[in-house]
Amino acid sequence: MDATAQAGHPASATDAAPAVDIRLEGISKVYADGTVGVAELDLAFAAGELTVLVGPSGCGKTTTMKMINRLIEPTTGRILLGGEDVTRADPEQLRRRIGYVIQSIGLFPHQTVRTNVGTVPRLLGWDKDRIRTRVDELLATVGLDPAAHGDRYPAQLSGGQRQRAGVARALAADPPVLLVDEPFSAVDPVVRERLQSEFLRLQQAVRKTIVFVTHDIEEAVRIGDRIAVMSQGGRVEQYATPAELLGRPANDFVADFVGADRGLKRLAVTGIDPGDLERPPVVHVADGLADARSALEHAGARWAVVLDDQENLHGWLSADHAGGPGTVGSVARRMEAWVPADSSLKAAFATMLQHEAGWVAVLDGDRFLGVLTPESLHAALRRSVEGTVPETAGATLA
Ligand SMILES: Nc1ncnc2c1ncn2[C@@H]1O[C@H](COP(=O)(O)OP(=O)(O)OP(=O)(O)O)[C@@H](O)[C@H]1O
Repeated sequence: MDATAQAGHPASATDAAPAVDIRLEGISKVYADGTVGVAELDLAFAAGELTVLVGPSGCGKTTTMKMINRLIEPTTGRILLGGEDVTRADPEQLRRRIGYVIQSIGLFPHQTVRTNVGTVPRLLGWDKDRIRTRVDELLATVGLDPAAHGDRYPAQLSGGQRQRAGVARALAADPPVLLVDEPFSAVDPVVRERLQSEFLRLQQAVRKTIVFVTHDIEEAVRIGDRIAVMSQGGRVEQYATPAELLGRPANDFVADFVGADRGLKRLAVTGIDPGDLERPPVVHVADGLADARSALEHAGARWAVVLDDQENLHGWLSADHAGGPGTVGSVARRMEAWVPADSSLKAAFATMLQHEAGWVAVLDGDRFLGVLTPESLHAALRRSVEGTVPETAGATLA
């Protein structure tokens, strides 16, 4: 949902609800048979952040999440929404302020996509035109064509399209809070990754307070601002950003859960810091080759970066070609291996491998900032554990 769509529709102006924080205080759930689903849990979810609850099967993730909208009534404790105690609020009213996305139940099968998405606005008594406008706006936002998909039934959509319709339905009344339960578990890995990216983009636009349950640590580090790793009984073993979790697991349980390949996973959540870049010799397109050669010899380097007269990246020059008359521009090679400065280390590494390059240039727009080599990449990763490297999208949505 983009801001212009909201602003351009006065009837929606009042429902652009600001995100609120959620606090669970001493919350427990003891089921009728005596099973302790969650015991004495204190957990806060920051306003506008995407928090992931992750942990092995049966650890209490779903119980925790469903206590927030009181689909499961807590046995003890308090739930605060934006500071307001909603532990005993009317559950129906409460749920209109809390969007809910689930994989299994999802959409009403005998209603069209439009009717499904308009469910909560109808309950809230919006007039028909306002609902129609809002629903079509939301369908477009989640990547469904209202004309093509709006009048279909859920069974006539693909799994990914159904999921998008589910997200649109949850967002329809612009609730400040969104609960999301394993939404992408039924789709194949490729679609799953695409839906995760779309979901992240959507969150960047809407900035809801999202509680997201998954058992998949890859998904958690990819999309979470913060992650709570839980063990049996809803015990929080660590509550941290993806980079902290992967870089400094609090104990053996977390280390096991995040996996032995956590160093690799960390590549995806660690951004490039300008301080990590190496600065090889730089020559310019118009320079004479003799000058370029002496610059290379002076630096003791085998290659140089070639910039144009605007200081933008042009390519690179090998010492083997820096001989004879002519200019650098006549023998410089194009530089295919480059990434934007806001990329993750993983993207930089993938680009290096894709082009079988020994280094990758880092650009801010067209401006050349420096290069990453396997050595500097490794150093950057090590430094990220010390918490000095900014994190990328998944970790810094807030
Ligand atoms: N209605 C119920 N009656 C009794 N025990 C229950 C009930 N619902 C859940 N439990 C138990 O509470 C514990 C936590 O369950 P919960 O569904 O919250 O776990 P989860 O972490 O979401 O698991 P999964 O990843 O498998 O969905 C489990 O031991 C489960 O068996």
